[in-house]
Amino acid sequence: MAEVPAVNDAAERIGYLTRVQRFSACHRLHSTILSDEDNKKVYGKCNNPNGHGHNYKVEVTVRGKIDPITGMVMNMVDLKRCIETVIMIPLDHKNLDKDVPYFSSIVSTTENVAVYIWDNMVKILPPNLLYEIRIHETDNNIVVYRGE
Ligand SMILES: Nc1nc2c(c(=O)[nH]1)N=C([C@H](O)[C@H](O)COP(=O)(O)OP(=O)(O)OP(=O)(O)O)CN2
Ligand SMILES: [Zn+2]
Repeated sequence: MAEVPAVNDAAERIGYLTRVQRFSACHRLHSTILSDEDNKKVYGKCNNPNGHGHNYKVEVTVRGKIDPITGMVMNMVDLKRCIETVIMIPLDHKNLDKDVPYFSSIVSTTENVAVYIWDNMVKILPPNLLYEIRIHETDNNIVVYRGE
């Protein structure tokens, strides 16, 4: 009878691991560099002074070697903890522009929210693991950022 291997074969296998996280926040698209008139022109209804809200869905993907012993790229439990730190604590149920210091001078477009999440996630994940931040701002508006 053939022997059952204790680990996966020796070849390096690369896996992509994604965890989905939802959060709710409000914001206003408004650039401190533009005049009020230009802000209105550029951002339209999204420049409404009292803001508007979104139920964001974020997909955080890591890419790496599937460890032949653990069978994991990284432990989902650890990824979940990083997401709690970087997304849920600072952003959930917040006014992005007023509650998150980063967005006091940087306009809170979904592109910039993705950059914010990327920059903070790379600080706490193991090196070279983060692959992609994908944010669904609405069902129809999706932004992808890969750290470029
Ligand atoms: N490049 C970007 N453009 C816009 C962003 C953004 O983050 N990056 N954001 C907005 C607004 O935040 C706005 O809330 C989105 O509005 P809208 O497209 O109207 O949203 P819906 O998907 O709900 O609208 P539908 O008309 O139902 O598709 C605007 N632009
Ligand atoms: Zn919006």
